Amino acid sequence: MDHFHFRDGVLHSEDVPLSAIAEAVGTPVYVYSRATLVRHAQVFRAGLAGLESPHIAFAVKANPNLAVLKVLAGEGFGADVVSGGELTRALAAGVDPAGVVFSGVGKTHAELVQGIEAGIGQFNLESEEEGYELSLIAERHGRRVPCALRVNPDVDARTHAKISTGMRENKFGVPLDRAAEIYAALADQPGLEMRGVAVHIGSQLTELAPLEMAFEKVGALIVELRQRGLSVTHADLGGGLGVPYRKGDEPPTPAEYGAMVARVTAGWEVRLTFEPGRVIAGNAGVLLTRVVRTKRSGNGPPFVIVDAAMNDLMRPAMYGAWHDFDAVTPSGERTTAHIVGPICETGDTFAMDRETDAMAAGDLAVFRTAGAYGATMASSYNSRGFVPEVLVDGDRFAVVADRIDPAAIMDAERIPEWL
Ligand SMILES: Cc1ncc(COP(=O)(O)O)c(C=O)c1O
Ligand SMILES: N[C@@H](CCCC[NH3+])C(=O)O
Repeated sequence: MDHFHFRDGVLHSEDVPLSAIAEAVGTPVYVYSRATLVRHAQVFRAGLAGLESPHIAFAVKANPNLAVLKVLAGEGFGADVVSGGELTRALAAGVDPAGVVFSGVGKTHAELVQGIEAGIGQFNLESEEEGYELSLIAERHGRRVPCALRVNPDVDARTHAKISTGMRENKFGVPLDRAAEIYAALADQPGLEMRGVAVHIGSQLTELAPLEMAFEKVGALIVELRQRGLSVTHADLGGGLGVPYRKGDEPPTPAEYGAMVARVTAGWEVRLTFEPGRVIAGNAGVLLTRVVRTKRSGNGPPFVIVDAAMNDLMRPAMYGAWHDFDAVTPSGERTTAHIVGPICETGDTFAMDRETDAMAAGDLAVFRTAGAYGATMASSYNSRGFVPEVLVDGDRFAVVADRIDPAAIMDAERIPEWL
């Protein structure tokens, strides 16, 4: 369920017609629904009702907009961050530092210092080497910092190869068969308080079985660690739950996910953390765009050229991802078309041979399920600017990220005087 629906023939976000946003802000523009964010946060939490005080840390990478983070902080969510920039954002949005988990394979010295100084709740260590470095820094700060060891369970998440993270050949975490030995070594470090394990096998998972397999391996590791006399009080089960991108998709629900987790983790006696991203934000946003013109092509379907492009929404070009495409004021006529952006790359194609609403120059349309890994993955390729973001709340809306024009990007460039 989302809060993007037709009313009087016009697609609305909550009580705001998307045409009003296009008029006020221009296109392309990302539009997020506050009510949907809140609903998704509450449904996710309700799915975990069988667990004792789970901690939910929103994966900031999915949508780092400050207003979005503030909405989720208001729902009691912490933040899963993977860079100093994301940490700065989470704190600026009002996330409690104690609720921040810092993941990432390449945290720099400066980022480790930043995390310590902010007093974050947990570092998810992705290597033995990172643990030694963090311990030294923590000692210098006179601190012992809470840590979990991220393990790589070597499980095929059965998702797109580029967003799978839990196979042996992936760069994330430490191999499961060395995890106990590494955990023991890190538990001896004076700057670290090793308190648990973490796992995250990939994103847009449409089956529970790979997650269950990974969690079972984590459960066995916890038993082994305790047998070695090591303390384990926390486990971080990551994110990854998939969302419907296409009408008819039926990924597991948060309730089904939560029931599986409750079953697999029964008896673990740890506090669980979750790092959902897409399932919270994905269907809380659309990319609103305008048709620039249509163009006939040979014998094939026409091209519908929109003013959004791969630099604004990278997922179709990068992963061949499907995003539903709908007119804001559909006439009822349907057609088959290729939906493309203006960028000078063949890859700037949102859909080929897509059955869609018939559209003409000037019409408004949306790419759905664009609230996660949308605006945040944008670039300014072809010297296009950055698309603005709008948050809707009932019958009001606000620009929560300005459009950044190509001229503003150019302002940061210099021609040296010797040129
Ligand atoms: C460590 C970590 N946690 C959480 C997430 C969020 O994943 P998702 O948006 O699929 O829930 C990711 C991204 O895949 C991640 O790498
Ligand atoms: N960017 C990816 C998800 C990556 C998740 C990162 N751990 C996507 O759009 O699907």
